[in-house]
Amino acid sequence: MQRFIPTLRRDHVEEGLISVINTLQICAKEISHRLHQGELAGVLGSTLDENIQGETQKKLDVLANQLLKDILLENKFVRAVASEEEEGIVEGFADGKYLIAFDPLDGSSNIDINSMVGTIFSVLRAPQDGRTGTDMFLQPGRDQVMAGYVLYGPSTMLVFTTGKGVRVFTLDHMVGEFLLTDEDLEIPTETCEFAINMSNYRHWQPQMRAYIDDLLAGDTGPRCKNFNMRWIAAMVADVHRVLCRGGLFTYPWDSRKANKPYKLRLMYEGNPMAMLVEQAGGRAHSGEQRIMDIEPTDIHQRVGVILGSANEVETCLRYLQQDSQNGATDV
Ligand SMILES: O=P(O)(O)OC[C@H]1O[C@](O)(COP(=O)(O)O)[C@@H](O)[C@@H]1O
Ligand SMILES: [Mg+2]
Ligand SMILES: [Mg+2]
Repeated sequence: MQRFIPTLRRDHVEEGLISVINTLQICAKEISHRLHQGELAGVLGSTLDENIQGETQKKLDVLANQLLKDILLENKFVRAVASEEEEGIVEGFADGKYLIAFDPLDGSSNIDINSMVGTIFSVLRAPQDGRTGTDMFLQPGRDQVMAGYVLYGPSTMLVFTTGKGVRVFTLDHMVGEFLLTDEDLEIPTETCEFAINMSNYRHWQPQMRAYIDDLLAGDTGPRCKNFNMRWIAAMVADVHRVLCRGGLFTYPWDSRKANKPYKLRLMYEGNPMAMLVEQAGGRAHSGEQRIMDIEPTDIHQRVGVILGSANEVETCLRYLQQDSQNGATDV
């Protein structure tokens, strides 16, 4: 089985980017090791702090964030990093070529129940137009040069794209290396599976409720087929399932908090997952536009997410559009 550096060379990935991916896989092994030690390493539970998003930080959120920062910032190709857990960006080498945005630990609420979590990352080129600081990161997702995640599950998997398909590597703990286990993931265009946090049903827009109602009506409803539902409460694990066997994943607009209508973050979750999904032949939409075409205005901005099997995303968007004709949504 192939190691990841020969795979990247075969894909003609530039040397600087190979170096960044190599650094990311070192971080992944380190985080994976701590996670698998669990309570033995004293890494479970919460800290007394909140992150920039106003959410309670788990000890592992802090540890994973620190590890990624420390290790990435030693790589001379890294210009700066932005993290879900940090208020501002952290600068690296002034002549570094790449910017790395990451969600160090996705699915934090799963940590204490020994369930799946992951690390999500997105790599952009450092702009050469004089922009500095946070502004450097304000680039649309279509400009990502690499996106991926590490899934810490029964096995640890590294899944990424450099724009030439989606490659999957599995960590062989015996040799301590990630080995290529899937060359080219492809999402089936049709699906009978969806993922949404149903407990928010009453907070969604009526057109999203109508879409889900019709999925639930199964073969007795207008869709004329039965749908299954899955929700792991870690986007990284839900999207991994969608990449492996298709499905529709959504975290849509909801009215729970007037100043926070979306939950997922564009730079750390929306964009990298959108690039992976599109590279695997699926679609990724915010409900208003293609996620990767959004021009970001803030590194911590949030976004609606509807992604997965192309035909099902299309169907979901048609439901949202129905209301736009009445002036509510613009798809
Ligand atoms: O708790 P909920 O509302 O089901 O939300 C689960 C969602 O929250 C998230 O866990 C947020 O990620 P973090 O753990 O990085 O904050 C997503 O991964 C996931 O899709
Ligand atoms: Mg997350
Ligand atoms: Mg997180």
